[in-house]
Amino acid sequence: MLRIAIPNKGTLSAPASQMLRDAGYRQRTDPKDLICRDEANNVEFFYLRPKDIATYVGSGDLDLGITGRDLLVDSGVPAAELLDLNFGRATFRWAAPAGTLTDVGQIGGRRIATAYPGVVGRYLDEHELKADVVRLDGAVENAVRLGVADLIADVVETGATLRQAGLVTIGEPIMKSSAILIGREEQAPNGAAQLLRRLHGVLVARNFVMLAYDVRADLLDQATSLTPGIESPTVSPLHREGWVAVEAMVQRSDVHRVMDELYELGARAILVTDIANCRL
Ligand SMILES: Nc1ncnc2c1ncn2[C@@H]1O[C@H](COP(=O)(O)OP(=O)(O)OP(=O)(O)O)[C@@H](O)[C@H]1O
Ligand SMILES: O=P(O)(O)OC[C@H]1O[C@H](OP(=O)(O)OP(=O)(O)O)[C@H](O)[C@@H]1O
Ligand SMILES: [Mg+2]
Repeated sequence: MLRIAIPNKGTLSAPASQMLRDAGYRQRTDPKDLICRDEANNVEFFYLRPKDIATYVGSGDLDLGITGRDLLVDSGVPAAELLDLNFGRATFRWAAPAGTLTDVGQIGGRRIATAYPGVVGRYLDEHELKADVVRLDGAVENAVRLGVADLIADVVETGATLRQAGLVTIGEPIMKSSAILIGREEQAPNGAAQLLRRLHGVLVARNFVMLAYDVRADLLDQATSLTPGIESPTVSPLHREGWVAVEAMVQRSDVHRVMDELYELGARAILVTDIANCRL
């Protein structure tokens, strides 16, 4: 049975469970449950603290896990990133009170508060900087005001928490993070390929829509250059002489522009449908 670690709480927990549900897996119904067996798919889910997930996967006690890229790096565990799951996007950044530090070069010798000492330590080593890392569990933005640090390194999503604390970011993000599927570097466990295919199917279904339209046959080349699809668009004859029906997958973020351009070209009966799931 494939054994998979997923976040039991926090930002990544609900979207991770939703993604697995969308991929056809059984998930816990009670948020307090710590294990859920999906007999039909031969998978067992273990609900764990996202910070601990890389440890379980790296040691081989669990086969796969869903965690944040920043948490994987922080753990220092040499597990492999198998798939970017495209949720839980955030940056990990330096921040200090406005008007104090302005450049990353100034962090050497300062006190840095963070809940991610692994990420900070790695950055300092790589840049040959020495600083005093103050390890906190959360609410790190308060650390400067309370006098325990000169700057912080923390997760920034909207930036609202930083603004509220009177902090401004310094320099470029230390890293960009999102939820990822992790596994061991050496060998893929039995059943992992199927899970990856299913999750990939969910990602594609979320990112693409199916676009169908009718167009005059002499405009087909121009129309299909707007909708090339992933492999190739499907073109079918229409009862109406000189017209064809086209179907193609289109990036969800692009679909309104593409529909406008198709209409301008003369395409009609332009219909968009969601893709529930797919295997490409
Ligand atoms: N707004 C956000 N706040 C915190 N973490 C976020 C946010 N957006 C994405 N993430 C990602 O979620 C992961 C952190 O999740 P974790 O559960 O450890 O903290 P949390 O969501 O802040 O929960 P809590 O602090 O209540 O335990 C990291 O990978 C982080 O990059
Ligand atoms: O950029 P924003 O959209 O404001 O989000 C980022 C903030 O949210 C998280 O805090 P959380 O609420 O999880 O509290 P914590 O510090 O106790 O983890 C994170 O640690 C930042 O503080
Ligand atoms: Mg938090």
